Amino acid sequence: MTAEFMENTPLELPHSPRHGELFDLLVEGLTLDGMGVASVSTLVGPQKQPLNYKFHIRKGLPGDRVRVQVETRNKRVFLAHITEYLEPSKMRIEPRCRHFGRREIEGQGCGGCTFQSLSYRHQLMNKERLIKQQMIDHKVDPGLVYPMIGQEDPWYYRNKMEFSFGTTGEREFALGLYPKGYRYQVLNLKECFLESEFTSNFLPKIKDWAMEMGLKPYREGDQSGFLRNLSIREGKRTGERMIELMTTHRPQAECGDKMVDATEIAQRFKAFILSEAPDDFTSIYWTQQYVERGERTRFIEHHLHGSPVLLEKMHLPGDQILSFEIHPRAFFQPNTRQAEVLYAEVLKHTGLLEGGAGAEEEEGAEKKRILDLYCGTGTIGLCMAPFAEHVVGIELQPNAVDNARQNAHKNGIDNITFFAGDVGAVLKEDAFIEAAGDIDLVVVDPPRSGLLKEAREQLKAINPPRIIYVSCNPKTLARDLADLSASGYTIDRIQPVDMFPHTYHVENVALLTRHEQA
Ligand SMILES: C[S@@+](CC[C@H](N)C(=O)[O-])C[C@H]1O[C@@H](n2cnc3c(N)ncnc32)[C@H](O)[C@@H]1O
Repeated sequence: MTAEFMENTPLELPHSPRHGELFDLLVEGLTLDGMGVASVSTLVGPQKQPLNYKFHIRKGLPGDRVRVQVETRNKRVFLAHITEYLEPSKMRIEPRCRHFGRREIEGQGCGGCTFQSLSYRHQLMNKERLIKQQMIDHKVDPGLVYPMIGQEDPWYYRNKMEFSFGTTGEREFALGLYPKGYRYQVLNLKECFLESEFTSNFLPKIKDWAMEMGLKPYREGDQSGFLRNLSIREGKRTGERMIELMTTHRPQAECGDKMVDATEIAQRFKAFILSEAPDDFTSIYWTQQYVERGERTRFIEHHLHGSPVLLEKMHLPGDQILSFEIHPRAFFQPNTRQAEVLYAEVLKHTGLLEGGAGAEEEEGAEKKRILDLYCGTGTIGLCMAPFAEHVVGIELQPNAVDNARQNAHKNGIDNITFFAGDVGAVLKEDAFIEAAGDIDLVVVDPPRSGLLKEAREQLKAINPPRIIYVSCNPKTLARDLADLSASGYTIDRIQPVDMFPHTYHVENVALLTRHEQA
């Protein structure tokens, strides 16, 4: 039996585990947010009271035998970190990036990719296990979970990265990412394998420019400093690139020993980008952030150079190539190549394309009327519209809806209508009911919280023959699938797609069909 399938041996303890105490444990699995888990049955105190404890172990991988130190306790769950590897897991590999590792070591502990020490094959295997466990916990058959579709080349996959200006633990100027769980220190990135070699090499140049200018990172504590974030977006299918410098809203900022107008600093930023990388950016922005306690953050964008939007394309089944104009604030799936795979999976299950699941039994069927709920900038609905009679999208963010309408126009798609508002509320509106007509298929892609009660009830009232549920959270997916299967739906399959290699995040596409009524 391999170590990862063995269990911890029961322990006799004089008292329940306390802060700072050391334990030798076997990591048996992972939590949904990527921490190692060890479950231990214990006999505690002179009465030998039987108690089961769980340890959540930072950076622990299934199969690791480790010495851990307890940090904190929440009921019977203890958070602990590894002090010694007694026998590392067979799944462990050397991480590619120098910033992986323990945050106590300078230059390590990046919160970007927590699974880099797991081989990619084992990442997929463990994510699949996590999904199956959620299904078991919610009494959904885990046999419905198909093998995860991994990414062909799981490096340099992101089309957007947002970096923070700040200071390191040694109070040095830094531009990079926060270590996991930290908001007040920034890890200075010298390399990053998530977006591109270009971004990885360009980031230190921006940091040097800011330091030479004598600019200061914004500090939450005394609200001093000017620089907040730097975002770089790349069109993976178009080669376009957008850079956005985000600062406070102050009209002037400290530049060394002088105060300089913010607009002047923005012009110098543009001049620097154009001299350092004259052909690499198709769009340059400076954005001021207004952050007030208790209020939604406001962004004032100043377009400095090139195109006001980033153009990205998606290659989809049915020989479709769709174009998307992405404004700095617009949401777009962060992994273009895997989003194509995810959307192809959705399309396959719609039965709209020849050879898709359900296509055979519906040969010669009328074109379908479809709902795209939580539609964001309309990408899923736009992929389906060319094969459907009509699509209606609903999305909470009015900006995203504006973008969705522009995207429809840009792609010459006129059989799609978008409504701005809360899904639960819009589904009851007369204007929506009239536009939607009889619905054949509903696609939902909610945020991590899943379908809220009202949306679930409205969905059941519509009672569509088929539902496709796209989810970024297996826990709420399992909850909602259990609820829908108790309300007349059969779960046909759950297809995991790895959208975020080297992180614990997982995406699933579930297909549900309404039972035939007797
Ligand atoms: C996971 S994203 C899906 C985006 C889109 N389907 C895509 O693939 O690009 C979830 C979307 O739901 C929207 N949203 C969140 N709560 C909502 C609600 N109550 N009603 C409507 N939309 C909501 C968010 O603004 C976000 O755009």
